[in-house]
Amino acid sequence: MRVLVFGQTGQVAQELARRLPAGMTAEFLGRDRADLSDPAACAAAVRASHADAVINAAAWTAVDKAETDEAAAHVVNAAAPAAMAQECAALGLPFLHVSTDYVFDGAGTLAFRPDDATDPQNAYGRTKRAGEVAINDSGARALILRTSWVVSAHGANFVKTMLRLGASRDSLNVVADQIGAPTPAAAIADALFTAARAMANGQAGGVYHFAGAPDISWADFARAIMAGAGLGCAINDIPTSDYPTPAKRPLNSRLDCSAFERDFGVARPDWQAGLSDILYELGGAA
Ligand SMILES: NC(=O)C1=CN([C@@H]2O[C@H](COP(=O)(O)OP(=O)(O)OC[C@H]3O[C@@H](n4cnc5c(N)ncnc54)[C@H](OP(=O)(O)O)[C@@H]3O)[C@@H](O)[C@H]2O)C=CC1
Ligand SMILES: Cc1cn([C@H]2C[C@H](O)[C@@H](COP(=O)(O)OP(=O)(O)O[C@H]3O[C@@H](C)C(=O)[C@@H](O)[C@H]3O)O2)c(=O)[nH]c1=O
Repeated sequence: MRVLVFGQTGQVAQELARRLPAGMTAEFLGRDRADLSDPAACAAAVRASHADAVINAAAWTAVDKAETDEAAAHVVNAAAPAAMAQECAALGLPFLHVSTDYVFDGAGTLAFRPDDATDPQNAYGRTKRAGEVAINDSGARALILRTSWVVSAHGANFVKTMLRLGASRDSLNVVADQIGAPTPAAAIADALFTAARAMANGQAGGVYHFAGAPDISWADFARAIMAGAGLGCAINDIPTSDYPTPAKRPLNSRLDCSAFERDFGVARPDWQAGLSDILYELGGAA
């Protein structure tokens, strides 16, 4: 089975490259070969690929920067995936796309289900939701996999930020009222491959949630990172109001992942094991 992947340098794309299952080959398109600012070029890349399935692992993920450049983020996160999905529909190829907890408003304390109403609170979330809608409208047999708080040993993420700051500070203030689930990029890659294979064998797509377990606050996650890395940096719990950012973040990012486990047989990954692997890979484990 041959898979075309948009993305090469990102967290999920790098784990897809490292975790390619036996019997699958993959072609990875970095920005140099497929710039998502050019949706027509993305469609042409799908057309030229002769792939059995297409995975989009590239996105505008700079949440705060999207606030001041929403139009450009929209092209990358909505228009380009729409073009990919339309081409997949024309060719009859399964299309797999990664989306985010930030499509929800973050109200309440219950885990969001895939068919719950969306109401993004920031520009990044709006562009990602627009991508979901366009993919659904494309007619492609598509899987939209919403995940949250992606972490890995590469790229930019909360684990690496905490390690960097924790190495030079005695204490850090971290928000304790935003609850969600860290998700190892490696587990997302495995989940995407499982779904790609199932869809190539005829299984339907849909909107699904897939995030690590258990749910936790950013502050408690920061404490787990410091402890795992053997850093003495203390974490002070603060409310979101004490950590102003250009983009508003949802307070409740819990995702109900039961449908993905039911339909694709993949359970929520244990982020604590994933964190240990990441710290080991970075050479920072205690
Ligand atoms: N990171 C997170 O916490 C979360 C991510 N997601 C979603 O998961 C998916 C994967 O995210 P993740 O692996 O963390 O992403 P990263 O932030 O690690 O990387 C983003 C990737 O997208 C590429 N990219 C950005 N703009 C363009 C462009 N114009 N043309 C081509 N490539 C581009 C980047 O390439 P380059 O290096 O050239 O800039 C990079 O490879 C995305 O859909 C994201 O929305 C969902 C929830 C949480
Ligand atoms: C660095 C730092 C962050 N924070 C807060 C800010 C924010 O609310 C939270 C996490 O910070 P980040 O900058 O990693 O958050 P952010 O970039 O918003 O992370 C999001 O990225 C996008 C792509 C997604 O799709 C989401 O699932 C989510 O992972 O921690 C502190 O409270 N103290 C700190 O010292």
